[in-house]
Amino acid sequence: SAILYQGLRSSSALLIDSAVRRNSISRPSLLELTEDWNNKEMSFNENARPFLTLHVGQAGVQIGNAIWELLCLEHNVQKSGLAKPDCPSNGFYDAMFLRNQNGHFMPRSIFLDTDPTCIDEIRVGPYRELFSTRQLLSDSADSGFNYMRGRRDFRRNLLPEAVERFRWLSEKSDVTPTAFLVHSTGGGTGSGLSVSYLEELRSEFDSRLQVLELSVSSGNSGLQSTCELVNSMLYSYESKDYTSLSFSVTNSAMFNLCRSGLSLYGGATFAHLNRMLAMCFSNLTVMERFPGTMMCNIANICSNVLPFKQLKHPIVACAPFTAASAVGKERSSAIGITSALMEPDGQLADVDLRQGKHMAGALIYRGAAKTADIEQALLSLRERGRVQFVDWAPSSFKTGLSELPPLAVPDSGIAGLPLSVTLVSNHSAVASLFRGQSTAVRKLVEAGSCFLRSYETSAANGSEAGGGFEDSGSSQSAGHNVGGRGGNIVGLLKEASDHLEGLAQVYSSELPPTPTGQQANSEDSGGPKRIVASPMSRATAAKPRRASLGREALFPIGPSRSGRVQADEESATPGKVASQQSTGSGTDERFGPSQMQELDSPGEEAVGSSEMKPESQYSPVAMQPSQEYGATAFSEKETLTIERSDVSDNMPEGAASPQDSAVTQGQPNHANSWGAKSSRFFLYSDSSSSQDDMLVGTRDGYSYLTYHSSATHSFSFLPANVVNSQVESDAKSELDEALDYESVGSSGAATDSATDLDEIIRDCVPGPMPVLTSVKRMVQKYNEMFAKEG
Ligand SMILES: Nc1nc2c(ncn2[C@@H]2O[C@H](COP(=O)(O)OP(=O)(O)OP(=O)(O)O)[C@@H](O)[C@H]2O)c(=O)[nH]1
Repeated sequence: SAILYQGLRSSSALLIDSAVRRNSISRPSLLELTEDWNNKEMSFNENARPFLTLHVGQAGVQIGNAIWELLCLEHNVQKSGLAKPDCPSNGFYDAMFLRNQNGHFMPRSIFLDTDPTCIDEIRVGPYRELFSTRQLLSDSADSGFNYMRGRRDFRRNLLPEAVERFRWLSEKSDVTPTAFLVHSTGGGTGSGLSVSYLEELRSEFDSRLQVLELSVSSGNSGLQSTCELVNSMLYSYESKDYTSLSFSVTNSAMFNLCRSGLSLYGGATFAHLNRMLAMCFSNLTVMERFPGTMMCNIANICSNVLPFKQLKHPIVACAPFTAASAVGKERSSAIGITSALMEPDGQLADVDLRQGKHMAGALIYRGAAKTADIEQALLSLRERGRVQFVDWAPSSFKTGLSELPPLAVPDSGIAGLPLSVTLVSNHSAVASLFRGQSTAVRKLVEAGSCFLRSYETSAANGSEAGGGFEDSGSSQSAGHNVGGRGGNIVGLLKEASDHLEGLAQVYSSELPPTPTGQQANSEDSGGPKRIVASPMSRATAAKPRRASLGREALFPIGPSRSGRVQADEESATPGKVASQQSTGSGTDERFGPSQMQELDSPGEEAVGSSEMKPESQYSPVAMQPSQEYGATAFSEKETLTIERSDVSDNMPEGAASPQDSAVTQGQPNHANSWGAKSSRFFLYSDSSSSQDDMLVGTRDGYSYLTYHSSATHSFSFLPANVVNSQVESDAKSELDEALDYESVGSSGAATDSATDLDEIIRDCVPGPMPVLTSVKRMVQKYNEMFAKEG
């Protein structure tokens, strides 16, 4: 049958080809036909959002050149922008290219630099016809390696034009594209101008714009100049609210890789590094552009690799990199290349994957691998103890497979191979990167270094030359008031250092994080639209319950579903709770109480704030995240006093008071709860809401997603680590209420639950939403159980 298949395949290709020669069918239909034929069993997400790459600063522009050189090769686009003759443009080019009526392909990208040199090279270089001049923007002088200058000096001239170009390009597609920023954080332009650009784009497009980034820095072990260190720190701090996924790589690690993989001892240049980065970029986006037998596109990466929103710094690694001269000697099996990924000298950043654990990860294979080979490779990794996952995450990688093998630019010195793999992993070892930077800057600040004074002076001089210190007025976060704090680099650096130290602690603790300033303040910066109020706070007008679908027949009602949980008074006191949390978790203060107080301040415009109960009454705030699932995760002190009076009307008949049941200790404040432990989230419902909406946010250390529908019940999702075994059994006992979810379709409030969820999430969530997958999985699961139970 294999021979028959191949025979049919090639004869159909011949037939199509001769039809094209006779002009009886056009090229596009040829494409459709061959793709249809070739991709019979492949999935392909044509509805994916297109990308718009932003190449900022010298490194960004040079890496951009390498990226577009490779993408053109993969899509059969010539330097002139036309498809290669007799070789139609390949794959789903829409994700990356625009095409006009004459068949000219134009990259969806913007090149932006303060210094004109690198952009001039494109203007006169071999790819000059590929780009429109409107995509290439430069000024007359660089930022002098000074973040402040990049941040402020080009606001008047360069920035408005860059925003206008972004609008121009984004209007060419139906949906706002996903921005993919490529830059180095060490230079003044790559760091400062990038933040200003993102800030302007955010105010222009607000939360519709999702930003991913590929950031290059020198690396902790590399020769990082003091300026670069300071620029990187300031960039990390000030950009934290604007990006939703950040791939960080370091030049020092890539130079190592050149030595070990490409055997370039001393001969490696930025050109090699940029080509490696281009291959990495291509691998990350391959699923957006080519069909695959197993899908793992950027959206999948976001939902599988980012268990929590602030853990958005996955490491990325690709294997193998082989010198063109050494082809044939490389590791070519799926097992070989997968284990090469985990080796210390196989990384694109200075991290050692042996020091720490994976929290979540994805592997994207390209080329001639079979699903069984991949399974075998993963099994072998596990058996040999090469990968370790944290206890609270599922211990496996999301995998993707695209049949397009990795290509390499001819004469680049790097070989195109039949098979490659790319790892994207949220790994605790990334803490070392943040900690290294934070410690170095803290030392610098503590030493009262005169370097910082000269840095300030340089910033001031630059801004005089470039039009004076001006506060754009659009800056939002504390550190962004650059005009007002023009000279106060030290203050900003302290904040930045605290921020990175906090992030390092969250990563190195290998625990689910407590909330960060990022998330709590995200409303200001166009993040999630609203900070979620606990569903219990919204409990006012009781709605009629939906008719039971036979719960009693299916599951007995659990005793702990209603009533009052007796609690330890200490932990019920917000102040004490907060202090417990800050000391207990050992995280930065910004992740702790102050943040909560901010949320709870009277003027806070949280949704449903007028109805909100005091924190201690409903929130799982006192429950420490633990590496353990289940009831053991909570000590007595960590239980809560939960006033249930507000929802007592909704108590189902026969529900026992929780005093009767010791097991309710540790149960979150669910008056009316049902739920199930999925990989990461607990789902419970609240039938008392009176509004239609969905809220996403973080509060008290837990990510929430609540969906309220006036016509049906409401749903909330909590991380599984606040779920104990009793709650889980309640979940079963309340399963039929979950089935109400399925009935949303017939309620008139929403026509189709899945579509509705999708839509609402898309509207509410600016960035990738890890919860989304959990939501979908859970809905799917309930639907399946519903079908099974009849
Ligand atoms: N991987 C890679 N790194 C580069 C490249 N060019 C510069 N770098 C690194 O980027 C950092 C300097 O950033 P640049 O991009 O040169 O500077 P810039 O952003 O243009 O900022 P200004 O020069 O201050 O205007 C240093 O760490 C360099 O090692 C490149 O082509 N590839």
